[in-house]
Amino acid sequence: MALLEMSGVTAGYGATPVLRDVDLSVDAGEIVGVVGKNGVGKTTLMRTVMGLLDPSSGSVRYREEDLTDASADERARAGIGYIPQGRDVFPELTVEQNLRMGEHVNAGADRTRYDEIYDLFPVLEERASQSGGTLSGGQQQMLAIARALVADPDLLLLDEPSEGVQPSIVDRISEDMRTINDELGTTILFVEQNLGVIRGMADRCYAMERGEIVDEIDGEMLAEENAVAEYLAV
Ligand SMILES: Nc1ncnc2c1ncn2[C@@H]1O[C@H](COP(=O)(O)OP(=O)(O)OP(=O)(O)O)[C@@H](O)[C@H]1O
Repeated sequence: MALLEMSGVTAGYGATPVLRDVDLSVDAGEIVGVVGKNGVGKTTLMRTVMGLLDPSSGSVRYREEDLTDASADERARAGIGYIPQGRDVFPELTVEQNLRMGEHVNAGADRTRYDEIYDLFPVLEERASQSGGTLSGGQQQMLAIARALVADPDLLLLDEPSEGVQPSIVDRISEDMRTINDELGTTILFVEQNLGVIRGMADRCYAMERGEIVDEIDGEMLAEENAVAEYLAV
């Protein structure tokens, strides 16, 4: 059964559509990537799934329920978590205060939830009282992921997690997301341009060009570097 299903979605800013007739589905437990060059509409796709942008046609269904007209807040409460590109960590707030922001969706978040998160990302516990802005790019990405996990989402939307992260620790992101998927059972839909992260993380991918899904790349094809690289090359 599909957890998330987009059918015929067209959406954009003003009169010109950015996404055109997008069909996409993600099953519970999967890690699905969306790949494509700069400006093809990947962020627009994520914003549309989260309800930050209204489609002009088509539908977004989650757990077989039509959420096309639901607000972002309603979608968050239905179990969708969103980590935007650039992460939106509050630089002046401490790591712990940043994490607590995740509680507006999950007022019931208790100590166990934080223990689970600190087990996954021990560095966040070590730096709990440090301000978010003092963390490295990779640690800020962990913080943004952890903040989304406080709300206990079933589906995580992750926009270019490798951006602004040092190459030496980019691989950690794929490993962490795989662990979250395995241990917490979280389904993940992510967009990325880093070939290593895509191949290290995704079970399968959709490729986008000019706002359209132009290809589906299954697990076997992902093993072939060129199958993905052709959608990323300049
Ligand atoms: N707020 C906005 N208003 C108008 N046009 C926008 C807005 N945001 C994005 N666009 C346009 O929509 C198109 C798709 O942008 P989008 O950010 O979704 O692409 P992307 O694939 O995520 O790119 P990148 O990898 O650079 O983030 C681009 O042509 C962009 O200029």
